[in-house]
Amino acid sequence: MRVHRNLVLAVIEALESILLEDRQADKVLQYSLKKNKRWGSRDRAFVAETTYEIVRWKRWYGHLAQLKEPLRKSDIPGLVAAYLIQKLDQLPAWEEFHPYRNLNLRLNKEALELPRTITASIPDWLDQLGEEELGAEWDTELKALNQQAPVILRTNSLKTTRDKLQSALEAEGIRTETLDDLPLALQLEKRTNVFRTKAFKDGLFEVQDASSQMVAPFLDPKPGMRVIDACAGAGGKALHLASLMENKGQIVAMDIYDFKLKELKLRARRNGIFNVTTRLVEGSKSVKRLRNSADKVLIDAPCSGLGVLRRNPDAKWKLDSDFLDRIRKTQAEILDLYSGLVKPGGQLVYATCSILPSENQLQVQAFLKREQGKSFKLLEEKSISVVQTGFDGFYMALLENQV
Ligand SMILES: C[S@@+](CC[C@H](N)C(=O)[O-])C[C@H]1O[C@@H](n2cnc3c(N)ncnc32)[C@H](O)[C@@H]1O
Repeated sequence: MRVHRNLVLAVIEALESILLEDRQADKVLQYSLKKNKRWGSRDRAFVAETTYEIVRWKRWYGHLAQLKEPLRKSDIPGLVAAYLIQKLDQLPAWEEFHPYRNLNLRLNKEALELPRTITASIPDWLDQLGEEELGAEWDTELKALNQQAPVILRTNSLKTTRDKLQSALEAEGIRTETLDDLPLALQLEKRTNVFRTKAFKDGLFEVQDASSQMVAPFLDPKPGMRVIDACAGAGGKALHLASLMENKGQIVAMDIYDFKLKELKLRARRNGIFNVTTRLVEGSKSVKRLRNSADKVLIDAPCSGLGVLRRNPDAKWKLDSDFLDRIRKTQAEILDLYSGLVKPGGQLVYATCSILPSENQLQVQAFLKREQGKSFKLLEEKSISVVQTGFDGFYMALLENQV
């Protein structure tokens, strides 16, 4: 495969934004691909996949290119040089790569005795934390979290069936496979931009990982119920709740960011959903007004995102232990506040896309001991391991208000 200079320069530019200016990888790539409309689908795939792979393996490539942290702008081509040698076995004779020509970038990490922080490309503090919280499991989870995640779709059952969607996509040249135990899911055989398809524009599906597709059924909402999605964001789970409720009853989607709720409304319209109303949270008063009003409450809590590192590998370089402390405190506050919205006899699901017990089961256990949690009983818990399932790491707990 011949490497094109303009594409490699685009990768370098994207990496500068992600690694040095702290921008989010998906947003940076979206911008870069939009700016370069003339690139074909192979070029787009090259830029996106190369950028993600280098972000994922930053520490390993940095080690090969003998770079020192914190990285500077002049170091970024070193990461790219190491990637090109390791993955494509070539290093074009361009000036950006001159400083790296005489380094041995061909080393094989399996054959070297290096610390896991380098071979698994992870910051020291995070590796230590993972080991403390997960013990021996951390090693294998970490390896699995360094793989590329499959693209999984959720059929919008308000508009079509999975079989019909599969045929509609096939007619557009996209082949998919069904997944056991997930009645609405289809996995792409080959990574491709599904947002351009007619099926997507017609609202026949959403892109949603398999683990994430397990959350709304875990809450088990029924048509006609009043359901509150407390941390709705742009609505991944709210849309699924609506389809399980057959568009009947009411879903109140709440979030502290208006731009996310606006996106949710657009997605709801495309999905043909009429039973979702959005409510911007501007303080605890507006939440407390809804006390004891919901049959079911979903708390899809903000978290470290460690379970979804396959999709967002930049998160490992952006997280720090202060952020984790703050997010655990926010999770506890959110549990205390939004649990008050569950009617007597009603149910609550607390979910995260983290694999750390301190954000998951320990958070739920602490809640059950606090005043706000006293009337709740834990009915069921699910921890989804990336190693065991091949899906994103997730946690969900089902609680009932037995007041
Ligand atoms: C994990 S994300 C939700 C993802 C979303 N449920 C989905 O399926 O696409 C967590 C969300 O919680 C929101 N959030 C953070 N603090 C909040 C609070 N105090 N009340 C409500 N939402 C909050 C964040 O803005 C973020 O959108």
